[in-house]
Formats: sequence, C-alpha cells, structure tokens
Amino acid sequence: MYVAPVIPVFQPSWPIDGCENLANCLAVRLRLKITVEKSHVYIENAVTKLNLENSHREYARAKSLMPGGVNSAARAFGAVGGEPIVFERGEGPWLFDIDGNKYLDYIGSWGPMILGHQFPAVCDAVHAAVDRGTSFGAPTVAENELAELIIEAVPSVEMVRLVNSGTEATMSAIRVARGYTGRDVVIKFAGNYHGHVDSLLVSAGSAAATLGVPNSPGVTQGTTQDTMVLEYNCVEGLGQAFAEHGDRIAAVILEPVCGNMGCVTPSGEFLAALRSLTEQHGSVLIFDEVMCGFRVARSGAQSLFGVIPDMTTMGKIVGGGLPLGAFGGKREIMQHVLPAGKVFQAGTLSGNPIATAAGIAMLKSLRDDPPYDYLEKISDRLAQGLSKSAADAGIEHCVNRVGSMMTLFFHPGPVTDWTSAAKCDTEKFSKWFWGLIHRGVYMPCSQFEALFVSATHTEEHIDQTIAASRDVFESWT
Ligand SMILES: Cc1ncc(COP(=O)(O)O)c(C=O)c1O
Ligand SMILES: NCC(=O)CCC(=O)O
Repeated sequence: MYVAPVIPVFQPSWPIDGCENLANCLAVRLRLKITVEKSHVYIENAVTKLNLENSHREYARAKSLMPGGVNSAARAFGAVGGEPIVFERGEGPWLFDIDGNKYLDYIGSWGPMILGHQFPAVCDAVHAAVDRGTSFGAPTVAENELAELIIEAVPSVEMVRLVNSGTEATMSAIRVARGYTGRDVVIKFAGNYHGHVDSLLVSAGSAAATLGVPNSPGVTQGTTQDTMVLEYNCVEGLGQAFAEHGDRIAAVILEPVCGNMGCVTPSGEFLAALRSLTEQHGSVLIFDEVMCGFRVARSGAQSLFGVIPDMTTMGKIVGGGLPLGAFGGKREIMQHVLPAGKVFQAGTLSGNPIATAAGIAMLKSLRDDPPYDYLEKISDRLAQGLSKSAADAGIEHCVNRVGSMMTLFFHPGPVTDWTSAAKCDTEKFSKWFWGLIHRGVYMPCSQFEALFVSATHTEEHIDQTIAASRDVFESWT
C-alpha cells in the first residue's frame, strides 16, 4: 500500500464521534484510508497497485544464492504463486517491506510475535544481554530463570532442557521417549508438522503439505519404518493401533491444537482416548506445543483442555522471537537425558544468553500482564468478520479458531483432519491472499497454516482487515 504523507484535510463542523465505522466503509469503497482523530479527518492515499520493485530485485538475487531464494520452504509463496515480499522491519502489528509498503501482519514470524514486533521488554532484555557477551557455552543464571518460568507455566513440565528450535525440541523428545520406554514405534497424525525431523516428515503438514512433499525425498524407509501415521481426531484408528501394537509404541506426538493443516481442534473424545490409551500401554504422550504453547493460553493447550501429557515440546513464543526451543516433562522421564541419564542430547548454542534473555522477558510479560482475554475478544471479532465477509459474498467457507490462532478454510467444513483440510479450494485461498496483500494485509501464504493475532492489533486494525476481505470477495462477483 502506498501511503502518502498524512495531513488533516478538514475539520468538520458536525460531531464526528462514532464515525469510525463509516470511515472504514468509505475507506474501502474509495480505496482511501480515512482516519477520524481528535476532531480532524485524515485521508491517506491507499493505492492498491503495489510497487514491489525492490522486493523483486532482492528476491532475484536471493534465488541465485539460496535454494528457492529462501531460508525456509514455508515462506516461499510456493502455493500462492508470485514472489515473496522482502521485509525491512516490523513494529507492533505492522510489517514494512523494502519498497516502503506497510502491511498488517497476521503471521507474526509464524507465531512468536504474540505481543507484536519490537515489544519493548523483549528488545530491552536483548540489548542488555548483548552487552554482556553473545555466547559462553557454559551455564548461566538466566537459564535457571527461564527454566523456572517454563516449569511454573506448563503443567506437564517438571524438568526442561533448552534447545535452539522447535525441530530440535521434537527430535529430542522422540529420542528421550524411545530411550525411556525401550520401544521404537512413534505415532503421529496426518497433517501435523513437528519441524524437519526425518522420522516425523511423513504425511507432514505446513510447507510439506503446501508444497506437495508430505514425505520428503532423502528420508529413508529405514528412518520412518517405526513411524505410524493416523488420522487426527480418529478415536477408532487410535484404538486399533494400540490394540494391535500397544507394547511397541514408545510415544504418541501431536499438535494439541493443530496449526499446520490450517487450524484444527481436537475433540474431547480424541484427547481423552489419547491420554487413557497411552497410560494403559505405558507409552509417552507428547504434546507438541511449539505453536500453541503460550499462545492459546499461557499454560498452553494442555491447560485449556485439562489434559496433561507426559512430555511437552516448545518453541516460537518461548524464545521471544529468537532461536530457542525447549522440551520437558515428568522428572522421571527427563532424568533419562544425558548426563543425568544415557539419552544423548547436546548443543553448542543451547541456552544462548541472548535468546534466553528474550524468552525470560516474554514469559514474564505474559505472566504479569496476560493478553489472553483481549486476544480472545479481538480474535473472535476477526473470525466472525472474516466469516461474514465470505458468507455475504456467497463463498463456501468455515472458520476454525482457538484463541488467537485461526484459519479461514475455503470449504464448507467441518475441517477436523487432513482428509477434510485437503478438500479446501486452494486456488480461492491464493486469490484471497493476494487480494489482501494488495490491500495492506499480510496473511500466511498457505491454506494449510494458521494466522496469528497479536496483542498490538486493535479493533480498528481488525475492522480494516475485515473490510479488506469483504472488498476482495466483492471484487470477485
Ligand atoms: C507444531 C510445530 N512443531 C515444530 C515446529 C518446528 O519448529 P522450528 O521451525 O522452530 O524448527 C513447528 C514450526 O514450524 C511447529 O508448528
Ligand atoms: N507453520 C509452519 C511454521 O511455522 C514453519 C515456519 C518456517 O519454517 O518458516
């Protein structure tokens, strides 16, 4: 969106309190951004033709340097076509690209930015940590502090180990569960994504599903022969797997609120079966809360649903936007991790002082000034508004939402598992995605991802987003 310098264009003689909604409607119709503030009306030129010249140039350069021009397949716009946008900075709910366009951001770095970009407490903590040195490869007090904050917040975690990413967390948790039980088989669910762990890159969600490689080349049959894939929310399939292989199952890993086939919620019956069958058969239940942890509630999906797993994996928010992951669980299980036990785990930069400082600042902020009630309120407003914008244009859709995670599916629904998610109209999704980009709204670039709302999104931002969505749908008819 090209944004011209903002000047108050007139000061009306009539009362303007409560005119914001009218202004929003006019804004979308006239492709102008109209703001009513302190008795002035501001009008900005919001030309929908984007200039992405600099992005185009830098992406061309990136393509010759990095495979596909990106450092993660998820951000390559592979499913929606066109080229990824190159960014310069973020502030609150906004992202600014290198051509000077600004967008309301609903990716939030794929989850971590629950308090918006440049959250002051996190930035201050990072600056202070840098001044003390960037890495020591030796214990620090900050690691104890972050471990205590995690253990206090997450019910299943009695002991924790810090790693560098969500992938490392799930990879390590699987190894520990196998070492602890002395068994090999791991159950995962189609459309769930647990990072790029070889043995879990089977029927994987997120970019793997988006780009059509749910089973990646390079992952050998041997690596995945002990991975069993079941349908999410299917109690019968789970029961059958345990009936036939119960004494071989080391662990069941799942996203307790799935974000990686779009947002999909577990049924109460499914969660209850997971807990009782794993308990009955001595298998480790692992909640992968890399995405939903500290997001759907401070204590994660496990507190929201009242189902406590044996182990939990974390990432994204726990590192405050820096590379940090964590896995933890029952003391009895975690005592098997080297050097307390024999299951190997290590990392040069694990517990890195800068990432740890960011994590501490983030978790303290979420504890001391919880944003969850506010997030629930504005996220509900967004979900309802997006749904209505589609319904009014006669577009088949459904919205799944838990807290500030949600997906608008281009399918009448219900979307409860990978089979139903895969039926969505991904072409419509792509058109909607690009329509929103041209109206200054940056959504995840795949139908099989969840969008995230931050505590810096205001009702006005939400209404602007809904109005943009409405405008996109109306332009199709
Ligand atoms: C549920 C889940 N688990 C694991 C991961 C992997 O985390 P990372 O990308 O930090 O390796 C992700 C994110 O991509 C995720 O959403
Ligand atoms: N939902 C998928 C992710 O969060 C992955 C982001 C990335 O790898 O860039």
